[in-house]
Amino acid sequence: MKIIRAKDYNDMSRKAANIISAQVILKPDSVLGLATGSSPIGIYEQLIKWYNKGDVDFGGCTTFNLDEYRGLTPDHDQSYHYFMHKNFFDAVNVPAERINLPDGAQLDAERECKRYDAAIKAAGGIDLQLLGMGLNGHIGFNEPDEYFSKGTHCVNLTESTIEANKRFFASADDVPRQAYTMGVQTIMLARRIVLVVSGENKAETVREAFFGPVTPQVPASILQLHTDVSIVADEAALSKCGDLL
Ligand SMILES: O=P(O)(O)OC[C@H]1O[C@](O)(CO)[C@@H](O)[C@@H]1O
Repeated sequence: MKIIRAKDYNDMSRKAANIISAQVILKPDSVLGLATGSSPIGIYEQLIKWYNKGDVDFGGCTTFNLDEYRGLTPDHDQSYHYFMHKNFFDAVNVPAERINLPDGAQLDAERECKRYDAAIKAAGGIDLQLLGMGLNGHIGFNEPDEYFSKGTHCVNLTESTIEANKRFFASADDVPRQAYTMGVQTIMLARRIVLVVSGENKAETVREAFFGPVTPQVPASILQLHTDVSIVADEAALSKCGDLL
């Protein structure tokens, strides 16, 4: 596990964007695993700038997003489809037919999860998976649990995640209660992983996840066992790890 220290959110975003663009430059047909939430927005902004300058080209890439709310159609302004188009896809040249997200409008969970796993497999697996981390250590929507999940599955969101995400909805009641998410095994099968984390509110979780025991109660802790993972964290997120670094 490599910990890359960043000064602040912008520095974190630039450092992580560097890793992603190097991946795409060296392997133009990369399969990228992408994430939503506030953590990766700065990365997408940076990648768009480099794309506009002609420094990086996504025309050969295939993408798979981690998760999507069950019950939201792609055009819903809080769906992760909408988020990804607004913050990244509309500004770069990933071919539309190679953009993949779980389909929140497909309410048959078993069918949708099987379809998504098969699509990832058919693409040859994920070369580089970008991750954020929730306040409770969740990755994708894999919430603290008794065991680590495997493939794509449907989850009930925890109260803390609903609370954290309500800022994007009119009220907490409007936050969907379920989501489709890649499983922890799907994430661990990615050949490289880059996790970005920013802010003091996640400092305690950073300490637990990356310096504590590997436990499904802190889903991100399993990344300690991956052979090629970079944690790009800003000073505030690392503020409770001073004695460990
Ligand atoms: O980056 P944020 O907004 O803190 O969210 C952290 C994590 O939570 C999620 O948004 C899901 O709640 C993930 O997609 C993300 O990685």
